[in-house]
Amino acid sequence: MLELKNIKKSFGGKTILNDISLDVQDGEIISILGPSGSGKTTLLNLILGITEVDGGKIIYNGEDMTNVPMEQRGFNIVFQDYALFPNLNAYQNITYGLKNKPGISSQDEVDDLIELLGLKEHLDKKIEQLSGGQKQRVALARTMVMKPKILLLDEPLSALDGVIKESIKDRIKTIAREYHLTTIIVTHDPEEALTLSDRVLIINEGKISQYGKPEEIINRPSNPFIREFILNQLEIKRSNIFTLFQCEATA
Ligand SMILES: Nc1ncnc2c1ncn2[C@@H]1O[C@H](COP(=O)(O)OP(=O)(O)OP(=O)(O)O)[C@@H](O)[C@H]1O
Repeated sequence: MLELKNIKKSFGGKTILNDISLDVQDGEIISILGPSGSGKTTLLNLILGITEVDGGKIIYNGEDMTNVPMEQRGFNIVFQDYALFPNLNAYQNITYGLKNKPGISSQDEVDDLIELLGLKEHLDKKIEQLSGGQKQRVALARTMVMKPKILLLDEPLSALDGVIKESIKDRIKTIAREYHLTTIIVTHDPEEALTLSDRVLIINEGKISQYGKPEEIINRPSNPFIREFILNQLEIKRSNIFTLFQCEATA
């Protein structure tokens, strides 16, 4: 279990995160949702260890990780832009990390992941020859072969369109379930958060606005911000589509 206790972070005297406390159970998929600039990526970076907390504690399975360097935490991230090596092919990208830590995944395990992520026919391709969804899957495989204790994903679906988005969403869910992998995802899209996660963490103005199961957030929004910001966005999406059909029908 991952526990955040009273996490605080400021940049240049401005409080970004103030007193964030929560737990994430093993194998859970959590989405961090909030407006632009609300500190979602900052929270992910604090968990990863790339950014230091100003106050509070990060505990993993009872062990205080707050001052443990990033490399020793054993958490791993897929960045928003995938950060793949353009001079290597897909397979070399996937297995890159194993050079320094051989044996962390067996050949069978690497093959299983490649199969699970549907990458078999793309292994020899250069990164520039891959579509956005394929790059995303290579980035996911590259992170997964290192067997992270926690998988962190920063806006994993934002660059993908409808059908591919749904397929990657399914793969993320399958991986989290099959590997019983704790997965924490940053997103600004309420629909994504509510359909992908076991629990959704909504942050606003540096604080936790609500942390709960999707059905709790939809049926029992705990404050006006959730109702107005999150649920309104979903409503607007629905009414945009509805209006579009109405216009087409009357045209
Ligand atoms: N290294 C940094 N130095 C100074 N300010 C920073 C730094 N990193 C983030 N910030 C500021 O902290 C705030 C939160 O940024 P963060 O990237 O965590 O927000 P976010 O919720 O992920 O936003 P978005 O949805 O737009 O990506 C922003 O105002 C940002 O400008």
